Amino acid sequence: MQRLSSSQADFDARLKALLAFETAQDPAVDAAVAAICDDVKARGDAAVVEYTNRFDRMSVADMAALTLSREQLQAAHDRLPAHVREALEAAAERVRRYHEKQLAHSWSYEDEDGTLLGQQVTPLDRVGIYVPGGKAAYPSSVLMNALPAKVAGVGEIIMVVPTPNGEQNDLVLAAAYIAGVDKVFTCGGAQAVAALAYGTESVPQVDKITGPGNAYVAAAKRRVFGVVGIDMVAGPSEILVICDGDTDPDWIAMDLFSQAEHDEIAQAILLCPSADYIARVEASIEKLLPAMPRRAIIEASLGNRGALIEVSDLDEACAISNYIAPEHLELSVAQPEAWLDKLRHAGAIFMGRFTSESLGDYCAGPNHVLPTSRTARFASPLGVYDFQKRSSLIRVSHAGAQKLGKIASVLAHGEGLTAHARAAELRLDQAGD
Ligand SMILES: NC(=O)c1ccc[n+]([C@@H]2O[C@H](COP(=O)([O-])OP(=O)(O)OC[C@H]3O[C@@H](n4cnc5c(N)ncnc54)[C@H](O)[C@@H]3O)[C@@H](O)[C@H]2O)c1
Ligand SMILES: N[C@H](CO)Cc1c[nH]c[nH+]1
Ligand SMILES: [Zn+2]
Repeated sequence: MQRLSSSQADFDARLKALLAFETAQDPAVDAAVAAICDDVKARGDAAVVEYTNRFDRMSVADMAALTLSREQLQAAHDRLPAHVREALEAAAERVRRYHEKQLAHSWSYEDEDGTLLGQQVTPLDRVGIYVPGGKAAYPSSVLMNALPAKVAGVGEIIMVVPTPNGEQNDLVLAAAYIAGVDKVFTCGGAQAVAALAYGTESVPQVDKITGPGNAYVAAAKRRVFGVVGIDMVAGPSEILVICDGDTDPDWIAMDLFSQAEHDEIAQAILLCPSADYIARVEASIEKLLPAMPRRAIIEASLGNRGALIEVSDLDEACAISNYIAPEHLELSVAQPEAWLDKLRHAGAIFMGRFTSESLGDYCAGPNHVLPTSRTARFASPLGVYDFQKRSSLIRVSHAGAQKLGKIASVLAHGEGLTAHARAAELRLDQAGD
């Protein structure tokens, strides 16, 4: 794992190189995804079945073999050991309660002349949620996508999830049951995204696709955007820890592992003003790594894209963190609140030594689908607002038409758009004079 110091002359260049992430824009991935999407658009179910058999090492004959009903989801739910079912239900309850706070409502007001202005808020009719499943199964991602959609009042939720080698995961299916998913297709990658975007004989066309995934999923979402809405183009998981040097180094090492274990290209970074503490975290990493079941992935991720960075003080740590704009920011310091107003860009901020990022992944309540790859500079967590849309409301009164008509007439003539001007002028009281 790289050790860097903000005092190095070439630190800015090194940091930039560390953050560079090209996979989602890899021309080879884009070309492969374009071919898959076009094929699914042209051949529908048959293409989805072929790509699923190829990429997920399966041998199904038709789309029926990739379709799960609510009854099959319920059966998976009922098969779970009670303590597992209870944990899933407890997480779902907390996530639902948090997201209920985000529900936006229609609003309007009236001008003094009786003109009404406002916004009507409506849920989307049908959404597709992508649940990743190539390298790990993610029941928590089912909850994080489906529950905000449910809270928003979305009419129908269609889920896609790959099942490599045909192995279905009961926790994933049970989570879909608990969250109220209507239909599940066990396919993934670009072919699943294309099926949702264009519709096939079996997969209904959706209005928006949400959810994270690998480079193929990200490229496919970018490609179908416009035909359908998307939430964001997600990259690999990231964690940035700012530590004052007083947290148990084993805790910090494990927090870095927790995101590194997602993917060889995940990113885990520590910022700390104490070189001595960084050395202790390094020792913890060496001590703890051999026992980790996903050691190879963690090792690759920390080696490829991880870093332990010595900074001059916590103020500088905040400034560097703002530049990195991480998906997850752990503020493992004595007084986390004191630093909040210095932190402007992060998908989620985990405050204090007891707040491990992993609690947010599963059950704290906030969404774990977050902006990655520096997009927290302009993007927000997945939320109920992603499943609602707004229509402007305008009802102009007779008196309002007199006032607005004159203004619009002047501006329309200024643009040389006479029909616009006349439409406003015809409604003026003196129009016929
Ligand atoms: N942001 C979040 O909330 C969140 C949550 C969970 C996981 N993640 C991230 O999502 C990603 C999940 O990736 P994953 O790979 O495990 O699962 P995935 O479901 O995103 O991708 C698996 C699919 O990729 C396709 N694929 C694989 N190789 C291909 C190839 N050579 N050509 C064409 N298609 C191919 C296959 O169709 C396969 O079904 C990880 O980076 C993980 O960190 C993010
Ligand atoms: N950390 C992931 C988002 O980057 C979400 C997740 C799901 N399960 C475990 N973690
Ligand atoms: Zn995670």
